[in-house]
Amino acid sequence: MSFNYIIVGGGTAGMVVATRLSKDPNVTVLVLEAGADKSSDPAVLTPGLFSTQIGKPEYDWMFRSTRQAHLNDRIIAQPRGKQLGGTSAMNIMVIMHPTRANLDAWGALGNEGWSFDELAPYYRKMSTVTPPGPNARDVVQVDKWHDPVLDGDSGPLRIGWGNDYPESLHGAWVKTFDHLLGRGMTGDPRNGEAVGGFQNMESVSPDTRCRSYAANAYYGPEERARPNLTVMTDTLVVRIATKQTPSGIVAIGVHVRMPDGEEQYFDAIDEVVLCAGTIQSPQILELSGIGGRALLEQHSIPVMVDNPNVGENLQDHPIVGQIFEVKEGVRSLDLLKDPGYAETAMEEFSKQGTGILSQGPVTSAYTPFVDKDGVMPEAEVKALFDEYLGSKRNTAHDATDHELQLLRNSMEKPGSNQVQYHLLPASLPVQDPNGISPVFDQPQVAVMAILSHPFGRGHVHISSSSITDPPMLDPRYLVHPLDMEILARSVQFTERIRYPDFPHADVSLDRAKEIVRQVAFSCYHPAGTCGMRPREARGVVDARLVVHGTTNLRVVDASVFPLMPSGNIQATVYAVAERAADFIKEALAERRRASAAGGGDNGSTDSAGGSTVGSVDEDGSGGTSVHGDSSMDGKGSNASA
Ligand SMILES: Cc1cc2nc3c(=O)[nH]c(=O)nc-3n(C[C@H](O)[C@H](O)[C@H](O)COP(=O)(O)OP(=O)(O)OC[C@H]3O[C@@H](n4cnc5c(N)ncnc54)[C@H](O)[C@@H]3O)c2cc1C
Repeated sequence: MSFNYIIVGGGTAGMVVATRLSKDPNVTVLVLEAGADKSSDPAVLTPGLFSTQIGKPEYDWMFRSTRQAHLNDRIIAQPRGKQLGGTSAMNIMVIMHPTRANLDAWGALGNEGWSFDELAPYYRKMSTVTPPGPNARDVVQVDKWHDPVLDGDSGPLRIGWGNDYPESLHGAWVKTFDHLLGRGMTGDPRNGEAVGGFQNMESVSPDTRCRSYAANAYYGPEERARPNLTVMTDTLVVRIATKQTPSGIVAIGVHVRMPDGEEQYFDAIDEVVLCAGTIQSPQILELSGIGGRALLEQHSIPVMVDNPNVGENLQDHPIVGQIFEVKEGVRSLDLLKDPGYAETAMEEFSKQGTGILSQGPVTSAYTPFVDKDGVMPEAEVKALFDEYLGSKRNTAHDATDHELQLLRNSMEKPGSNQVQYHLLPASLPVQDPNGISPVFDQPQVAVMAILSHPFGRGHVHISSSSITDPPMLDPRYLVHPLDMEILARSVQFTERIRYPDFPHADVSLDRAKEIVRQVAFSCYHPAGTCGMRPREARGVVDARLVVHGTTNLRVVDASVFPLMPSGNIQATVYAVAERAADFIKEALAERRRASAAGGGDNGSTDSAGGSTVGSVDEDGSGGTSVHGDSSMDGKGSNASA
């Protein structure tokens, strides 16, 4: 069987691309997803039950890191959604946007056409934002910063706020930051520059109060009925088939393992789009012969493209959660451990769509650099950079000098956020392979400090030639000493959040570092392993997301982020996937134009500068007109419908 487009991985990005491409009835799209479709499962749909999927193989790939030398040799869990919708089906639904300087640095790394302003239309395109209700207005005072101009109004993902924020937690959190920073939010955090405490938006449908995610927002009844879109679940992709041509390596199909264990093969007419996520996209590339020669030969895999950058440049947000018991009467998700409380909460949620289960749990803050005394003076921040990027420069971190300088420049831009905090009204629902999380009898909340802009880099590579062996995941958390310096100071500030008014005992920097080593884990935002950069600058894909050395194989997921965005990354995954769909449609339009002009050969050049095999017209399935919805110009500054 053959399809114009084969999408490997029906996760967050994969379903965006599938839906946008299959809007054109003249192309056929196949999605291959290893997990099941759980889009009517209450554990997925009920916002307050987000943590119940973690560590269960029917939802979660349950990856584990190697021992982390800078975290007391601990193994760090890395959950990933193994289901239609991928990790968007199991995340905590927080919607955050990165800084302007952050995305501008993507372009400065050699990616023409990428900047904050060029990606901005796609954050709107992916979403429909519902204005805040009375509770969000009164308790967390969203109107003080919410700028409706930035809201999407017709995209698939439903975004809004909850309707049940308690004053004792979410309200108090926002006021605490107003007090600690000496002012309220400096603007809408989606403008790329604002700092302060705020109630983040969430990917929850304001109508149903259920999770809105890639497998229901992008794959609803209309898309499910499309005859040209085939979605196969419980189907494991084993490798991508390629062949050598004079213009480069061409992806010609995909080998899969069907639910009954049988091996099958599907032909790709136009493109294969790899959307298997930061851990498995590089795994599938390597198993398909695209990776470092030495590694591939070690596993007896024929080398199609020798590129040792595949699987490198892994970045993640380390997070330090400190747990505090709450006073009686303060609401924590831990109360759900009581079966009677849980039953009442479930009844309230299903009958009225309100209560503790009806919304994403966390609230957030973006701050400048902070330490035990509050906001750090600029001179101290500069001294820290000078020391750790200068005299104490460490070369084990693996990032290039150019990249470190860009990162530093973007972090020194005045006004934008450098550290992120979350309040999670629960004990930490993480799979803790080390069993070190303290367990209290009383309900708890967690205050979490997140390192927004990591300097260290890790890697992920195959551990065998079999798709069923998990890859070796080594994020090398805090390998760069500057990461520890910044994160430990953020942990010192946690004590200020806890006691903004009372005299409090300062946590010494040494003690804060020990806390980091003992309890830091992953914020579950791995990115960067198929980085978008020029090949000579450690790239895997080009600025149109085509794999270097190939003509028609793209990667579209968090693995292409060249630099980690600040904040939770799902919004950026959706936005990048929306943009990628426009790239793909544009390449098709170009082939159709060439075909109409009489070119008609099997290797018309796409806008990425590569060439692709076949075309819709040659397949006999379509006319020669350009899609109605393909309106991107070469720079891609307008999102098409
Ligand atoms: C517990 C948790 C909480 C999080 N909370 C937030 C949050 O609140 N806000 C936020 O912004 N981000 C959050 N994130 C992160 C965010 O959800 C992810 O970064 C994002 O969804 C990743 O999208 P992706 O398209 O790159 O990969 P995925 O969505 O993971 O998609 C990859 C897909 O490929 C499939 N696949 C992999 N290998 C194969 C194969 N061989 N064959 C077939 N299919 C395959 C997978 O099953 C999966 O469906 C959280 C993550 C976790 C784990």
